Amino acid sequence: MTSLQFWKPGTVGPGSTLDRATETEGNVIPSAPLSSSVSIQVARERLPIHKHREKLLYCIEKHGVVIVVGQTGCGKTTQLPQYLYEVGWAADGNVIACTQPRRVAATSVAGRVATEVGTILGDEVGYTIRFEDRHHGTKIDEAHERSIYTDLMLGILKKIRRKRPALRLIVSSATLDATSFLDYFTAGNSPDEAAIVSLEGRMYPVQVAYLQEPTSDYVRKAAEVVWSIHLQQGPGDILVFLTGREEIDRCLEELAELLPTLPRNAMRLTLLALHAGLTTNEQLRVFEPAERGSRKVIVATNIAEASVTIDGIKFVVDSGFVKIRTYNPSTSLSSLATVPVSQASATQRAGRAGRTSSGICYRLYPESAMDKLSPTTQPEITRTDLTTPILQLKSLGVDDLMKFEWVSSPPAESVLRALEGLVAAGMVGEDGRLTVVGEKVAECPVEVNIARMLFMSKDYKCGEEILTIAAMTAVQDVFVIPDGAAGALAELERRKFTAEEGDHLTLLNAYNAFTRYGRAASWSQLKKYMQRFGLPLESCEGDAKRLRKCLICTRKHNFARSPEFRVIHKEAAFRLGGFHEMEETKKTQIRILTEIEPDWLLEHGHKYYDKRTGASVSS
Ligand SMILES: Nc1ncnc2c1ncn2[C@@H]1O[C@H](COP(=O)(O)OP(=O)(O)OP(=O)(O)O)[C@@H](O)[C@H]1O
Repeated sequence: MTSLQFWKPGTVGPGSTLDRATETEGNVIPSAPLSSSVSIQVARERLPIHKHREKLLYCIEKHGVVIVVGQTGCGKTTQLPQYLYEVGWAADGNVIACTQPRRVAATSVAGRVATEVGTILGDEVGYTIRFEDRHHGTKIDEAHERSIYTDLMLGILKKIRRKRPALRLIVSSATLDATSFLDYFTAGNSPDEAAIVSLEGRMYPVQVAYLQEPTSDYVRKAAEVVWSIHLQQGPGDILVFLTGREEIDRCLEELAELLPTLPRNAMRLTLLALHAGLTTNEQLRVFEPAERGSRKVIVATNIAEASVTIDGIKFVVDSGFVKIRTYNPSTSLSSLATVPVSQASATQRAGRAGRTSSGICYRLYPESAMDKLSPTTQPEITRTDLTTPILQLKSLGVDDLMKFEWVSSPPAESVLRALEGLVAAGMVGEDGRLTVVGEKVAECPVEVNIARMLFMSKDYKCGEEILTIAAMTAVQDVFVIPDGAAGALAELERRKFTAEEGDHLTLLNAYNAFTRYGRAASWSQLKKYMQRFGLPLESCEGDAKRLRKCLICTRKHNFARSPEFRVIHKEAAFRLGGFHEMEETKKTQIRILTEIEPDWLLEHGHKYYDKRTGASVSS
């Protein structure tokens, strides 16, 4: 592994001053790390937002809209709702509702606020995300929103405030363009309608380091940086930002391959993925503390970028890229593009460190590239298909789109294209209002075309199949086709499902096969990994190196208990030369192989390790 050359701005050489120099923004609160012995109340009072409590409450009383700008981690998300609750804004049946654009933030922040309030999640503090509702008698509510809907919601709330002046709206961020929001809310209203409150102070310092030279492969570089942090730096977990699931898997595989080379006395590494393709429970695993003697590495997409606190994160590795959806209204086609992040995103990512102790953010690009990044990310509403959002607006009674006050106006062509599509599909009538079908479709939490397909399937008597297809299109790629030789094999596997009629029926075939094999997650997951490493599932053949890689991956993805996995275990033990040899060389494999039944090991002439007594047993 080559040594990594990072350059701290303002220093004479790369790397050397990283431990001393800090990029301080605002006031740094030089307090000791919050240990569990420090009471929650004391911890809350130490947050930078605390000394602004009275000012904030005064402004909220006086102005309809308050725009709060404060450094990442200063306490906006977790404290503001509690301040409101404490002074009685949730009395008389009122609700304090907070929106978060991501599930993982909504659920984890709700959990944290419930702990701080001293209540069970779902009582005073709860959350609602799609398909999951945990609030009964809730006073403080976290609701999941997508960022295009954040824009729509602000427009609607501005409208509602004119009818319900008692309603209060707080918009908060570390990287928001506060004056443009102020202008938006005061336009057409009294100048007192909105006010900006700036909170100075940040929780702990975060140093920022840049690569000296640009890298051509940021995924590999990310793995290298993680590895050198692990070998060279003291304790603290690591959060890596990449753009999507495939990159995350590749980075984790590169790290998994390095694990056997860890020195005997080194701290272990726990590898975790975090992306939108995981279930809520799988996502929440990243919040569990690492085992004793182990450092947690979380490789994530930008879903971990804002509002999230993962206790223990000291190091952030930022690839500098993000995958965004763009829409071309001329062709009505959407596509995903990997683009450089904005400066605001880079700040948010760095802000994931420095929350429960000081931190370091390693940006995988030279400092000179930072100035070329655009200051903020283009709002989603300006680059997305508006069919579903416009249908939603109409279902909320906003019929005249020309009069709607957009926070950022979408391109006229996108609005026109969406309206044309809705009229052609019979969801919007000539008068611009929703038809009966339109109303039904607007009730469905899926895209317009999918909802329409679902309703029509009844007439064609294919409801069940269409339901499956609708569900399959809602998840990310179900087929994983890697590069290289393993990819050719994976492609052959995929073709077993291919239908002449097109991708939708191919997805239906894949789902039906999954059902036939008992709907075991292990069937599809295992198949995926066997394919990735060029190993046919049926025979478990393959050379030792590929088998070993596959084993590490299967272990990482936690489906070690499936029957197929046991077959592979046995096969692996046999092909990799047995337990004894593994004990000499690879720690990771030892842990994997201890799950094999002792009888089988003895039968095949291997020793086995008795977990209870710690002794090796041979036949
Ligand atoms: N789950 C948690 N475990 C430990 N500490 C936490 C947790 N959640 C929040 N904190 C503490 O509370 C502080 C404030 O977090 P909060 O999310 O309210 O900040 P914020 O100002 O909203 O940040 P951002 O702008 O990044 O969303 C964190 O810096 C951290 O010290």
